[in-house]
Amino acid sequence: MIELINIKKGFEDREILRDVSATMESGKVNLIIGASGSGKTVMMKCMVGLMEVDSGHIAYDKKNFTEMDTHQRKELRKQIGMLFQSSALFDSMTVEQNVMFPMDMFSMGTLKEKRQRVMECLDRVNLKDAAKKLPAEISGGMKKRVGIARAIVLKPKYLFCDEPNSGLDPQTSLVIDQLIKELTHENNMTTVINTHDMNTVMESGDHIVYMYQGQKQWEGSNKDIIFSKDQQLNDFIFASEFLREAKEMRQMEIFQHKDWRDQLKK
Ligand SMILES: Nc1ncnc2c1ncn2[C@@H]1O[C@H](COP(=O)(O)OP(=O)(O)OP(=O)(O)O)[C@@H](O)[C@H]1O
Repeated sequence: MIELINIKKGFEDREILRDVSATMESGKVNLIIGASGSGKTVMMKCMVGLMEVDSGHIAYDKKNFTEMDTHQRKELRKQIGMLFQSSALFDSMTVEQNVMFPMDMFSMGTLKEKRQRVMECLDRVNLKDAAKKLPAEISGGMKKRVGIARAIVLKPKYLFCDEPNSGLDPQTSLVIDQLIKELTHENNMTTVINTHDMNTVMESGDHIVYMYQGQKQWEGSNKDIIFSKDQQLNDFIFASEFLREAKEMRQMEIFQHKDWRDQLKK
């Protein structure tokens, strides 16, 4: 679990994050959503320590990250996996070498042990056959899967993903979403995703934080979104006539199914 407690962050005289408190729950896919410029990336950078908060604090499983010294932060970072928007693979390294990189950096185990773990991860993302290929020889979706394998190779407790679906077609996006969701649940990770993808919101949003002009406007699950009366959230999520109709149909479906109604009460 990652908690943000009364976070404030600004640049010069501009306030970007305005007293944000939110919880990223463990074993869940936590999404940060909101319009461009609402402060999602700044919030994520504060969470991983790429930016310092002006006030408030961030806690990882009740440990105050904001007050940790460099050594403590370095130790915590070993438990953090990151998937970058561009996949950020090293062009001159093979798929296998890219995935091994974090293990080499933290010099974990013998070469044989490292290779075994890398192959386990490549197998998990269905890329064992591509181990010897270079990034230039594989598709964008495959690169994302290499990025996921690299992000999980050290068995992180926390996984951060910045726009994991950017540049991918809808079907490949679904595969990536499903993979991240499965890995999160299998390994009980606290996964935090910054996304604009409404499909991800509806399919993977175990827990969603909606940012509006630097403030947390709403927090809940993808099921709660269907019944939310928050005007700003509704305008953002169900922006088109098509999506508004889809929402009404889903609401009717839920009302008609006892199982769904019961789930909603949980
Ligand atoms: N290093 C910085 N210095 C000054 N201003 C910054 C800096 N980083 C971000 N900002 C400003 O903070 C605001 C929020 O930016 P942020 O990148 O968090 O938005 P976002 O919600 O992630 O947007 P998008 O969805 O477009 O990525 C923007 O107005 C941006 O210009």
